[in-house]
Amino acid sequence: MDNKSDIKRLLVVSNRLPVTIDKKQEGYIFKESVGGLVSGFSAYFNSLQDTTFSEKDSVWIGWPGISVDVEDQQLISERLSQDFSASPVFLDEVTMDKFYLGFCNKTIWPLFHYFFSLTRFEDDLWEQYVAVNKVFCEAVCRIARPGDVIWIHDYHLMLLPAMLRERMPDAPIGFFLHIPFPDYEIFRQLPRRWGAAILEGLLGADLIGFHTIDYTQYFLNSVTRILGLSHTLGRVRVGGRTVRADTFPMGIDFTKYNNTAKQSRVIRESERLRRLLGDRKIVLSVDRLDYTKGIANRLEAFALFLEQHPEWQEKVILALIVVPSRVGVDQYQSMKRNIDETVGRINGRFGTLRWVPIVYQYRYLPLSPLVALYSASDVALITPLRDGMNLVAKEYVASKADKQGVLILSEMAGAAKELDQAIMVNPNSIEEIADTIKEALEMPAEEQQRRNQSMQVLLAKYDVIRWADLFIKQLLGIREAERKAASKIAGRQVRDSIFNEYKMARKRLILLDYDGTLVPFANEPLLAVPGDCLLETLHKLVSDEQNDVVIVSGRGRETLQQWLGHVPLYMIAEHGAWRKKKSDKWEKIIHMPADWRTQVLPIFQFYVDLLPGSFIEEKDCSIVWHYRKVEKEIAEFRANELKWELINFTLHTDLQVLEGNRILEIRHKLSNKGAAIKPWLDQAAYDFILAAGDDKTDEDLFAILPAEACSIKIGMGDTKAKYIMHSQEDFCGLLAKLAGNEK
Ligand SMILES: O=P(O)(O)OC[C@H]1O[C@H](O[C@H]2O[C@H](CO)[C@@H](O)[C@H](O)[C@H]2O)[C@H](O)[C@@H](O)[C@@H]1O
Ligand SMILES: O=c1ccn([C@@H]2O[C@H](COP(=O)(O)OP(=O)(O)O)[C@@H](O)[C@H]2O)c(=O)[nH]1
Ligand SMILES: [Mg+2]
Repeated sequence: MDNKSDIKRLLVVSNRLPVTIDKKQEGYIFKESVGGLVSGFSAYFNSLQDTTFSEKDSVWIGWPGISVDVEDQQLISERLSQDFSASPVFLDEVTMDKFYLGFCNKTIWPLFHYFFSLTRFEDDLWEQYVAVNKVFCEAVCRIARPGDVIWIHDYHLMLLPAMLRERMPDAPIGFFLHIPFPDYEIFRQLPRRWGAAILEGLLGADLIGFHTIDYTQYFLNSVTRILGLSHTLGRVRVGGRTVRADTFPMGIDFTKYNNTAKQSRVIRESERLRRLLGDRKIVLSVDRLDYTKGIANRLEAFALFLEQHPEWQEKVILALIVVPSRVGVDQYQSMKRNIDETVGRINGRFGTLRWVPIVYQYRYLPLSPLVALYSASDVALITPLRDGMNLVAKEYVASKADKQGVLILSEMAGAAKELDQAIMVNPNSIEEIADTIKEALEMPAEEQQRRNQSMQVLLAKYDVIRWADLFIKQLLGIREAERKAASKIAGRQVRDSIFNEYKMARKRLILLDYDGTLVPFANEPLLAVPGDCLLETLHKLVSDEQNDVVIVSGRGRETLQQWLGHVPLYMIAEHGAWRKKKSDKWEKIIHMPADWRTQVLPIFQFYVDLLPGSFIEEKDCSIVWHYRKVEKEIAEFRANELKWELINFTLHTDLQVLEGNRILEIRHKLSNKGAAIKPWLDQAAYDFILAAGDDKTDEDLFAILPAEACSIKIGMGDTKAKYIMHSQEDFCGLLAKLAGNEK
């Protein structure tokens, strides 16, 4: 990385560049790449000058589609850079065989699309996946400079975010997965070592995007089940950072498709096509050749439709466009043979001298002919067995300038979540597809118009530019929040200045939470006993007459008394329900409503029975349900249920539900650490105030402190405290230093 500037550039990283190189006798030729990622994202990349990115020289880093002889690489790089703002990652054939044709398309692709039986689990493929991700990491590091925003795309590069994070801790890194993220039961089929590495790899990003809410949830679920990390509102804390997983359904360049359809030469081409096909109804099918696309079922369904509805014979044509893809993978080759045979069989069976039922092309169509075909077709039959999104479905609707045409769409495509006016179909049912073909062909014109109108409004609004802008905006927002949080971290300078202020002060107030602040969390509450070192520190602090030290805890008074009673401290127990001044007696501040315990306890008890491993802690003025020993995913589900039950129960009472670190607690609504320490603050006698805590309840305390007070939150997350310290040990180190108890 050089230090040239801090201007924002976008570095797009994907396996495939938007251009693919082909070597012909006459030399290298550059063609547009195939597939939704490129066709969708290029529109955004090409418009970058007008967006968040102030500089034009954004770069797309990726593989150019073939292995290039070493002596030609320089030339190719220059051409790609000048004409396409692209920077190639050169990979030899053997590597690509194991990486792209191998782990990417024989392991991840089939598994993530629920084709378990096609999935290969081979160590050497995995090793090559790791190796190529490293090659990409080097390629990005060579180009990246401070200020760059890095956006990585798709399943080929799932390890890359973490690799880059190690090299560029502060860089904004986004990741978008264009294919489905499968359910945990499927994902866990990957050997644990690979699965964990993939999840950790992805978590190197600041923002991880998916096409649908389901994919996002499945990812978070796997993160919890496999890595043991919990999530709140899509956020995961990992390695001192907050990573966010969120849903961004990819849009298309609506205006491009809609305007192209209105061009006179495209209209002419569309009319020519209709005439050529004998003015028959046209059912269109367009996809890359891929077993996920459900082409075989679609053909069988078309045959069944013709068989069941002979009145439609000679009146309808299936235009089948199959785009060559991944020809090096066996399944793709055998599938091609299969399609050829099926098309031949159906045409042979139903065809007449005047009519070929299926017009089949095995090739890629550029934009204009494709839009002409979209526009000419009466029905689009899009029935993938699984598809991350499926942009063809959106493009078909966008290309309907006259709003005539019916979209039949598989409910297994990500696009089905948005295109709710399509005729939805289960792609596994040949009968169902056959029925919907009839329904589509017979749909009244007004209904077609109404449905397309509604979908076009949505597609025009959530186009690809908006999709990318939202993603980038959110990515930068996360970075900014991280930067703010990092600026609160109490480093050496802050610690030194706290120390100096402490030394210079005449009268000091020190407010200390107990669990998570003075001692680490233990599995059982009664195991969190204070150690000798902590007790020495506290003794030294209280022996200084200039200090008032208050333990402000949620613990019950008996426990505090037993553990700390011999130290002349002020103590607050149960978040303020009880108070004790040095060697005085405990004083009850809060009075609980009659019968509260007999009413609340059975609710908690019920959940202890429901969730083995969870347990109840009873205090004088509160009851706590702990679930820290139970597997997170299951525990959090129950915790949520219990929370709502308790909220309901407490609605018209003086009780309150409190969510803490893997606990739910019922307490009096007046118990609060802020109110509890108010008597000390009212004295206004202090010229140094230090407060420390780790949990939500400590925020009440931070909130009430005067501006000049020094407040420290232990651990990350949103806080009203002035500073953050990473660990409880760090904080105890500072406290020991103040007390003069450094070891
Ligand atoms: O690069 P290839 O191996 O030739 O494959 C082409 C692309 O196919 C996949 O596209 C996906 O992205 C689309 C846009 O988000 C989405 O609509 C579709 O459902 C996905 O399958 C693949 O994800 C790309 O990486 C490939 O380049
Ligand atoms: O002959 C063709 C067939 C398809 N496409 C484009 O290829 C993309 C396919 O994306 P989709 O999301 O439907 O599926 P993927 O191939 O990415 O799985 C779409 O943008 C199509 O416009 C094309 O340009 N020419
Ligand atoms: Mg605490």
